[in-house]
Amino acid sequence: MPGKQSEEGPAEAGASEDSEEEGLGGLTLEELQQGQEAARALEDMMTLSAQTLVRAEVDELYEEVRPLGQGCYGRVLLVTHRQKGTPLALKQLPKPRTSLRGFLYEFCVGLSLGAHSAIVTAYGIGIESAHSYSFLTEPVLHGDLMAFIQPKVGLPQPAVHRCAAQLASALEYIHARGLVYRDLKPENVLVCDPACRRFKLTDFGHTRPRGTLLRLAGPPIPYTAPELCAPPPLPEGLPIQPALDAWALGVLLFCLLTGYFPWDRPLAEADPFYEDFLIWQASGQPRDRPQPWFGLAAAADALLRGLLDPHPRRRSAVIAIREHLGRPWRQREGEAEAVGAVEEEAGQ
Ligand SMILES: Nc1ncnc2c1ncn2[C@@H]1O[C@H](COP(=O)(O)OP(=O)(O)OP(=O)(O)O)[C@@H](O)[C@H]1O
Repeated sequence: MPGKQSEEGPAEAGASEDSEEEGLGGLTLEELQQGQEAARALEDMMTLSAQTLVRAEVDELYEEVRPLGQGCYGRVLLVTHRQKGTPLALKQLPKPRTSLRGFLYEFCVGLSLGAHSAIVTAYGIGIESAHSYSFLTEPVLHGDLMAFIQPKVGLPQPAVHRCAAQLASALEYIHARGLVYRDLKPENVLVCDPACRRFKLTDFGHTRPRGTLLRLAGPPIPYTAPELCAPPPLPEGLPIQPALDAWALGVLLFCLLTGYFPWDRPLAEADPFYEDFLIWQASGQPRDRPQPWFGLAAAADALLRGLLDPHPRRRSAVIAIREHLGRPWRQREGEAEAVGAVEEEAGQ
C-alpha cells in the first residue's frame, strides 16, 4: 500500500562555492546560485519571524475541535479562534523534538509558498508556548490522499489526471523559487473535496534550497531517488536538485494508477522489481515490460519512464506531465472509473 513511509533525515552542509561544475557535485553555477539566493531569502524571513512570534499557550487563543492528523514530527489540530470562531489548522511541534530554527524554517518555507492554489495557505502566525511551537494554516477537511487510494486499484483516472496536474504545478512553483520539496507522498497531499477535484501540498519540514548537500541517513523508501542511494559525489553529500521531486512524483503516480508501489527501494541488487524496471528502461522492449506495469497505457509508460529515469540529468522535469494529460493512462478502465464518474457527478 502506498504511503506511510518516511524518507531520510538530512545530513546537511552549506553549498560549495567552487566554480568548477565538477567541484559543484554536478550542479551548474547558475543552479547553485539559485539555491543560495533561496537560502538567503529564507534566512531573512526567519530573522523577522523570530521577532514576531506570539508567546502564549495555544488554548488561550484557540479552541481545539478535533485532531486532523499526526506525523513523525508534530500533530495537526482543527481549532477555532476563540473570539472570531474562524476554523484553522494548527500544526504543533513539541520542543524536545524541534529546535526554534527548525520550526522557523518550516514556518517560513510554508509562508513563502502558500500563494499557490495547490499549496496549503499559511497564515503568518507562529506561536511559542512552554512546551511547543505552532503555526496556523488553512484547514483541509477531507483528509489526505492515503484514505482515497484503493489498495490494488488506485484512484479513478480523472482524479489521477487532476492530482498529477496540480501537484506538478505546485512542484514547478517550488522549484522556480530555488527549492526542492523532498517529501512527496500521499500523506502530504491534502484532498479538498470528496470527488477529488482539488488537492493541496502540505508539510515543508524537509524542503531545502537547491544545492544543499544531503546524505541518506535511513533506509531508502520507494520515493527515494536512486542518486541519493548511491555514494555521494562530494564527501559532504549529494547537492540536491528538483529531479528528486520528479522521481517521487513518478512513484506517486504509479501508486495512484495501480494501488501498488513500483518497488520497495530503488536498489537493483536488493529489489527484483526495481531490477526488472531497469532492464525494461534500458531496452524499451515490450517483452521486458515488468508485470506490475501491464495495466498502464502508452502515455503513462512514456510519462513514468521519463520521471523515473535513474539518471537525474536525463530525468523529465515535473512539468512533463502537461504533455500527457489528454490521453488515457490506464489500458482498461474498470470499476474504479465508474465509481469516479458517479462521485464526480455527485460533487458537481
Ligand atoms: N492544513 C491541514 N488540514 C488538514 N489536515 C492536515 C493539514 N496539515 C496536515 N494535515 C494532516 O496531518 C498529517 C500530519 O501533518 P504533517 O505531515 O505536516 O506532519 P509531520 O509530522 O511533518 O509529518 P511527517 O512525519 O510526514 O514529516 C498529514 O498527513 C495530514 O493528514
